Amino acid sequence: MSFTVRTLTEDELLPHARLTVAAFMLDTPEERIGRWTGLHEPDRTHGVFEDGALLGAAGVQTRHLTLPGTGPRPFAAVTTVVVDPGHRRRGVLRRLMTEQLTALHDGGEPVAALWASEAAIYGRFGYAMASEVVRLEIPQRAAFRPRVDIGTDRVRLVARDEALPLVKDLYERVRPTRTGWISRNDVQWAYFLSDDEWDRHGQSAYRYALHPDGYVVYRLKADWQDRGPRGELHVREFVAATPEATAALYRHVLDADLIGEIKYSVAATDDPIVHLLADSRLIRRRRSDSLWVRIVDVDRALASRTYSSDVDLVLEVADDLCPWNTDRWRLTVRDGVAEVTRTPDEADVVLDVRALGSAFLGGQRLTSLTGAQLVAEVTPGSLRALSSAFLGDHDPHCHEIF
Ligand SMILES: CC(=O)SCCNC(=O)CCNC(=O)[C@H](O)C(C)(C)COP(=O)(O)OP(=O)(O)OC[C@H]1O[C@@H](n2cnc3c(N)ncnc32)[C@H](O)[C@@H]1OP(=O)(O)O
Repeated sequence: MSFTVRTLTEDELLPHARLTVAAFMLDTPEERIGRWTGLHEPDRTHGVFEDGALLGAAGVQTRHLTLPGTGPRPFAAVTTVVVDPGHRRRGVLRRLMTEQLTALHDGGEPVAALWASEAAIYGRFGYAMASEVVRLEIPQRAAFRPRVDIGTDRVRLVARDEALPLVKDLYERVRPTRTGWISRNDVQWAYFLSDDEWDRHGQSAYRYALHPDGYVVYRLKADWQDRGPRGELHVREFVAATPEATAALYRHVLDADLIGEIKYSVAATDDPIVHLLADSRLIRRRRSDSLWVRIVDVDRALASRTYSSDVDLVLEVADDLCPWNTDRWRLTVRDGVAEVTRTPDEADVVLDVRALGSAFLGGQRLTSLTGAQLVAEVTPGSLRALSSAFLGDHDPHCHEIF
């Protein structure tokens, strides 16, 4: 095969964007495609070419991901992975993934993460599901338990221009504390909250409900039925810095008039609403995968977060695609801080690199991954110790598809 792989030029971002929207079955107007090329970084986007034609590409956005204990840290936000339909299953994606991971190993971020369009694609490249979201559907006016404190601050609806700076400040206030949340620059904010008629799919413009310690952004959809109004309220983003703000903002959306149901498709798996309601079964809940994490460099990645307990163990890691990771590594955690070094010592735990990716954000128990044959214990007791050291204080949560 005569593939050439290189990073793109600025001029090649538009052809890449056209491939992407077509692959995602969208008839996006040309002016809109052009508008969002600013999200992408040509020198971090690898393309595969044949006879000068772009067959496929995969990008990286330079962003920060909040990690357990250490807060926001650089990660490679892998995005817009696409191959021309006429050239699929010829190994283009494999070339892209290989080149991208090699470039990251060569001075890039120690961890990559993505949202997978199909869950069967990325495991073979060493990615693993590290966090999930829950789709919540809650009937209007669902009541709280008695004595829930919603504080005295009012939630007020604010026009977009007034809301945006406040929203950004609040997001920045909460982001460092929530494992899995990611940074946004101005272009990324504009894209995340883009609100042209074309973006609305029959729903209203965004509404911005603000509280001094949080906000909720949502769209409305009217639905008049024989038995009365059954509109929908679709939450785009819910951010709260305090328990009172959480309760007040939930009351705001639950008590909205003319609504049948509140839908929030990217809630955290440990969202407190389940425990706030008097009758938790009023909520319909469906879990699905969100962030898939790939450990690029075992030593740099594992040292970039903190741990909930101290351990001193040897991990034998297998990594088919990134041979630099295949080795025995001593993980020594003191006061939560890790040191990771290659070692000739015998292994305590043997694991696939995917197991480390899955546990990296602190939401997945390594003990559970033995059943999936991704982890095996050699020294009795070592896996339990390792597994509990990896667990975080909260479930990881990533609610932005990038
Ligand atoms: C982070 C993101 O951007 S997610 C978005 C991913 N992109 C899309 O879903 C857009 C539509 N799909 C595509 O563009 C392509 O089908 C891609 C990118 C998913 C795959 O590209 P291809 O060049 O066909 O993949 P390639 O030929 O390199 O296949 C590599 C391996 O992945 C497997 N594979 C590829 N696509 C899929 C899939 N959709 N489901 C399951 N396995 C797949 C292949 O069978 C092959 O397996 P093997 O290594 O065991 O032989």
